[in-house]
Amino acid sequence: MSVVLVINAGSSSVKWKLIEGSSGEEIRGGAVERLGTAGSGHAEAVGSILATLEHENISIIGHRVVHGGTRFTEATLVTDDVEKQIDELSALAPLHNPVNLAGIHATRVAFPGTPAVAVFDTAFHQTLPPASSGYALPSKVIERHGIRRYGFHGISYQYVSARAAELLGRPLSELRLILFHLGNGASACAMSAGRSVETSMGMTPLEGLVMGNRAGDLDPGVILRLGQGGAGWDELETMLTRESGLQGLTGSGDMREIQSAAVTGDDRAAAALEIYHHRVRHYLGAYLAQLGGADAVVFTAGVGENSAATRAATLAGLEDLGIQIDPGLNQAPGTEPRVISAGSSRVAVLVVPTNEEREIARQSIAVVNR
Ligand SMILES: Nc1ncnc2c1ncn2[C@@H]1O[C@H](COP(=O)(O)OP(=O)(O)O)[C@@H](O)[C@H]1O
Ligand SMILES: CC(=O)OP(=O)(O)O
Ligand SMILES: [Mg+2]
Repeated sequence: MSVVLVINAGSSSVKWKLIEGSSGEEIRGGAVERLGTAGSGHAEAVGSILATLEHENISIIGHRVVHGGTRFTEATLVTDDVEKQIDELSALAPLHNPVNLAGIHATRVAFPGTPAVAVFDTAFHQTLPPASSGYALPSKVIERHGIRRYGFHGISYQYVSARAAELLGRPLSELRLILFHLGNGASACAMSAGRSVETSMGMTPLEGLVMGNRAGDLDPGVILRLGQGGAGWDELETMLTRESGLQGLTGSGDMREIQSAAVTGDDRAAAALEIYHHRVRHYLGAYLAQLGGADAVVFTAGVGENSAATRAATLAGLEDLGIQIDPGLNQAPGTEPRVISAGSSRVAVLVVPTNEEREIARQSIAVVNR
């Protein structure tokens, strides 16, 4: 029996699972959550996780790595050189690659003989057509700096789209899907025939939806204005990666806290939720147009899986577009993939719990067996 240890270090949590290789079933696992985004808690979290695994017979260790740049277009066996290159991409994902790397480093020290595999969030979006991955900057600047949209949350989209096709009972190759990964980081993805054709995160995980600590879409003129006003690069980076989004608007980046505050009459929390919902609807509309319609809209990750209120608010009033949720199905709690649309809805609406760890284990085994 081969056992895969998966370490998934996100911006606000470190999740881990021991997975039985042949079945993909979870043996045990856990999560250290609400770590905040200062980075320090992540290394300690990985250390405490590894301390409980000392006596396990682990054959492969799979790691989520957020930014793979142009260098890593598929899951890759970790070497010292690979670690170095992941480190070099940290400037493009300062909230993520350093904590991913901390996890990789700690496990390579604790389990020196065990192969470690890096599975990249960006790899799934290699299929973005140039019209979608391009930014309209001077071509010289684009070439010199390799400026393009990469897209993120690809591990999640790959897993969730496969489960969505199973639930719909149709091959992925026939489906047009609009997926929303709404976690601490949040993004949208349009898929056609199993390929990512649009996604809301860009060169870095800052673009797109409103997130726990990131603003998402922003007029670049705002940055120029703040720079002209004296803000330095480090200050701007901290503002954009840690102090914006729901955190910036309300003082908390945690959706559960904001929803509770809004219910008890906190106007700032209610206003922040309006912006958050508005932005999700903006991308839904855009992707319906880009795909020429959709077979299903799919919600996943912490907020997408658990918040019926978010799903109801973002899909309200879209009957003319063929999208209608069933309030009872939407409210019903569940941990399995499920349909929440009304029978009369032309577009299916699904909740599909993500399992990035299972996808990482699958890809890690494939790399080691290659
Ligand atoms: N029942 C719930 N209702 C609303 N939001 C929730 C619920 N459960 C979790 N969340 C939110 O999900 C977010 C974390 O998502 P998750 O996907 O776990 O994060 P990460 O990006 O760190 O992997 C937090 O904002 C949290 O408040
Ligand atoms: C890419 C990204 O934003 O990841 P997370 O949601 O884990 O922060
Ligand atoms: Mg996550």
